[in-house]
Amino acid sequence: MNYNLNQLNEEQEKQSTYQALKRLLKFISAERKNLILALIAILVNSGLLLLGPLLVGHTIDTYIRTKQFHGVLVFGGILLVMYLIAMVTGYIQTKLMGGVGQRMLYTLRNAIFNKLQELPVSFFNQNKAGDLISRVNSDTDKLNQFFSQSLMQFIGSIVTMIGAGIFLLSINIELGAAALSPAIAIVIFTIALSPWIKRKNAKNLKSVGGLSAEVQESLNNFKVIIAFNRRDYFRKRFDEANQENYRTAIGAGLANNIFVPVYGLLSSIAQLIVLLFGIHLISIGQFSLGFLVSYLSYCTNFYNPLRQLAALWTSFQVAMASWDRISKILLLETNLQVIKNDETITSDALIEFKDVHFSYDDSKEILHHINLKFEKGKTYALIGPTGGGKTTTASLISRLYDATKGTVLLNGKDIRSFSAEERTQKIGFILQEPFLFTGTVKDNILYGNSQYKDVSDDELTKIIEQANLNALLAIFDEGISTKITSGSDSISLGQKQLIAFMRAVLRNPELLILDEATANIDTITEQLLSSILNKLSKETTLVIIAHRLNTIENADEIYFVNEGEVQQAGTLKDALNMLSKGKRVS
Ligand SMILES: Nc1ncnc2c1ncn2[C@@H]1O[C@H](COP(=O)(O)OP(=O)(O)OP(=O)(O)O)[C@@H](O)[C@H]1O
Repeated sequence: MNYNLNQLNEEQEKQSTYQALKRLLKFISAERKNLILALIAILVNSGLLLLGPLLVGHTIDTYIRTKQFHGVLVFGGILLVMYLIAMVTGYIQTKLMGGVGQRMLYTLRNAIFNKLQELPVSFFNQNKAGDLISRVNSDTDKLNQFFSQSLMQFIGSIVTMIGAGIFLLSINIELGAAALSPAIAIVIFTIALSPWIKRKNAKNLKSVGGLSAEVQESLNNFKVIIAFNRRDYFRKRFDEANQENYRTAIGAGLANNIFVPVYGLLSSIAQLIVLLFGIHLISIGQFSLGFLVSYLSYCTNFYNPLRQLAALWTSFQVAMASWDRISKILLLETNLQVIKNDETITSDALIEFKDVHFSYDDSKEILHHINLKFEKGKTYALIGPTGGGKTTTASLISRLYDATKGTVLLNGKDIRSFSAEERTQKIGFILQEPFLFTGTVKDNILYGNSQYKDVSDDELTKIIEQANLNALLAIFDEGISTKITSGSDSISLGQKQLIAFMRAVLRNPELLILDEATANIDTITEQLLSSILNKLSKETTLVIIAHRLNTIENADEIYFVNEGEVQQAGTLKDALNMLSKGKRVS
């Protein structure tokens, strides 16, 4: 399945837009109360600000021209109260919408993170971590900014504009029409340019993701960079990504700001039209000075929000581009669904492959026609040349991927019919590169272990003793309290493998897969591990992937995995023979 977020197919793109809209509506409906209150506040605010110019015009014509200063004071007082109320309503809407924006940020980040937890390994193979981080952190914040700062300004500007437009047309329709005529040009200009602006912003956000991916990759590989003195290589790659970001940011900035001067110019033209046409109307006795002052104010009230709208429209376009990137993650579904299957195929094996084929992508089949059986309580070894398909076979056993064709059975049932909890309880997998979390050895040993989730340090020490793991724990200076720092560089690779080993053994799985799990461990400790494995329950099935053949001496059966085919190798001597030839014997 295609999980590449930057190259979704047409159907996925269409679905993403639809899902995005649905999700946005769901979110908006959850915030209905706050949005309505904020809307009332903004309506009151805009209404009061719109009434101002009319009162000023009235005061000029009625009181100033007739020199009734008492009336001027009264109307001055009324205007002051109106502006104070407008300030309070402005504050209320800012506060309410700030909350809405933050809740949106919180909800979306959780939703994306939860989705990332659900998605299969293929998704992470096809996307760069840096780009995903940028979607979780930066794109969600762009939406927060839009909701907390821009949305109500957006609505407020529209209300003020419409109100000012109505006042302009109702006082004098000819003058009103003349004042509003430049706005038509603005509307056409905005509609024509919007798709281009959205594209420019989407490009810019993509390049931010690319930049973040570069940083992440070079930080992850900093040791290799220093060891090979390849700083120039990463510097060049970063510089290219940075340049791309710079270019797209300039492009987006230009697109985002193109409205401001055009709107400014048209607003000035409108003022000029009103002034000239208004003076003409006054000179022929069809208009009053007070109304001309009101008109100039309404012109400002109409064109200023319009200019603001230009900036807000940009913020809207950025938010939409961000929303698009976020919803592309949210729409994805794992292809590793649990299927309903009560049918038990008679199989005495714990794991059985029935004519299994597998490919990571459509381009190349990695495993072909695999038939094998792993029985309860036996030890199996998978050997073979590098890239032969051992890890891939093990990944199918633990359902990191599904077979492209054929079936993998666990306890005689399709492995796809087991829930993730059931499956991980039954199957333990010690990966080639164990991953540890920041915390203590205890945190890492108990990771994902529901049985011993809340045990105390003393209890855990006893459990470790009972599982014969105490000799391994002794390798760590402070036992289970030894600290593991971020990136787990504070301990050696062999020590990491020991922790992964203890983690897997304590889960007491029915099947334990060790993928090169002792490759970095000294011979004495390796013998210790081997004796621990021997003491595991007689029911436990072991699958050992190893390049060092001494680690598989005690295997009941050896399989030779090469060029995507799995063959029984017979004795250790036969296996050695096959390995030295590097291909299958037929
Ligand atoms: N995530 C992946 N995406 C695409 N191809 C992959 C992926 N992982 C492995 N492959 C390919 O699948 C083939 C088998 O790889 P696999 O890791 O199973 O081999 P292996 O026998 O375990 O090798 P090694 O002994 O080096 O661990 C290789 O050709 C490899 O390039």
